[in-house]
Amino acid sequence: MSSADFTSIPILEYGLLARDRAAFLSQLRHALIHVGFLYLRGAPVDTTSVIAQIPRVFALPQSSKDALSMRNSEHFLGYTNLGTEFTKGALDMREQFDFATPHQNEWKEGDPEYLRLWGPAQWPSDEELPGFREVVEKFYVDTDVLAHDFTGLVVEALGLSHDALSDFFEPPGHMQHRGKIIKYPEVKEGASNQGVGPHYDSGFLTFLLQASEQRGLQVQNFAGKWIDVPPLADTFVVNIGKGLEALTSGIALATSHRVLSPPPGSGPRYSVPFFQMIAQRVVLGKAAASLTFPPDVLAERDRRGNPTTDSVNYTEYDTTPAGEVALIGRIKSHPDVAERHYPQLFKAIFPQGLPREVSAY
Ligand SMILES: O=C(O)CCC(=O)C(=O)O
Ligand SMILES: [Fe+2]
Repeated sequence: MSSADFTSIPILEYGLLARDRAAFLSQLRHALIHVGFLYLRGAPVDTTSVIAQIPRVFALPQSSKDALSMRNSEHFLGYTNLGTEFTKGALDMREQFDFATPHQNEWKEGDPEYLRLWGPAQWPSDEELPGFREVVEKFYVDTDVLAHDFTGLVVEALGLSHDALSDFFEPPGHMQHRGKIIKYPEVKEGASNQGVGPHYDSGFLTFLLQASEQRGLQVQNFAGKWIDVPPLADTFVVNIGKGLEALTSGIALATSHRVLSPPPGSGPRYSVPFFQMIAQRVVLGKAAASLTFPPDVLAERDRRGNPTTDSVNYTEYDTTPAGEVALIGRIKSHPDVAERHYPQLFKAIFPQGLPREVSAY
């Protein structure tokens, strides 16, 4: 199959790694360069417990969810109701909580403002939702370990040493990764079915748990065709963000994707993406120059070329620290939060005041 027309997403068996490391790395290399998405089946993370928690948090009374509003948080962590997020000018239909791995904010006067972005999440209380926080935080810790190990495999598959990227992460305990818990309600008769519009993920690697049986996730191939990524038992969907693409000089591909809302009568779709981040002060475009990839990997990238997609392009990583790219992205997605907590940046980005429409990505 040529790279220009993938019609399904490769499935990598985690167990193959122990049995035949070279075969696993070769499949991984293909997925990274030619698809930008893969299923990882059988990873050592308990997903059942977290999946059971998801409907509970959305079933909280609206007043309890509103009390956790993202507007309270300079870290852009918290609850966002339906109908407030747009991608490429069209309304997304999803209700979501942005949570994150545990982190104490380390920003102090005089530091770059983007260092304020990492900090504690807002959790429902244990009285209101017993066990929820413990289960979700445990899931994040386990997924962080998986993501960290997997990053080593990614660079190995691209011909670098296993720890080639370790300088681009903060020491343990000083990194923060983010996660969303999302509900896509079924579409109303005659309404738009945009759950979330076409976009790239901005970070490093995304590990997505599809937490219900509904389909809806699609990725765009080189020919511009949308390919279904149905839920498969015991898998994460792993995809590459623009940050990792920039750091690998475009070898690992960030692929455009979207979610269609479930059809009427089929019930809501739930998903749990985990977004792996990179150290905030790193300028990825510059850092890329310090990594020397083998000629055969570069040649494979060049033969592949670049797809044209429906997503917005990123070039900011060439010159801007990763944390600043992330902060600007958050400000554009949630200007009401930014107006409260980052008034100067808000004014610079939205000189006319709050826009009628904002972009989720
Ligand atoms: O809900 C999904 O399946 C994907 C969500 C997504 O692409 C995102 O939040 O970046
Ligand atoms: Fe995404």
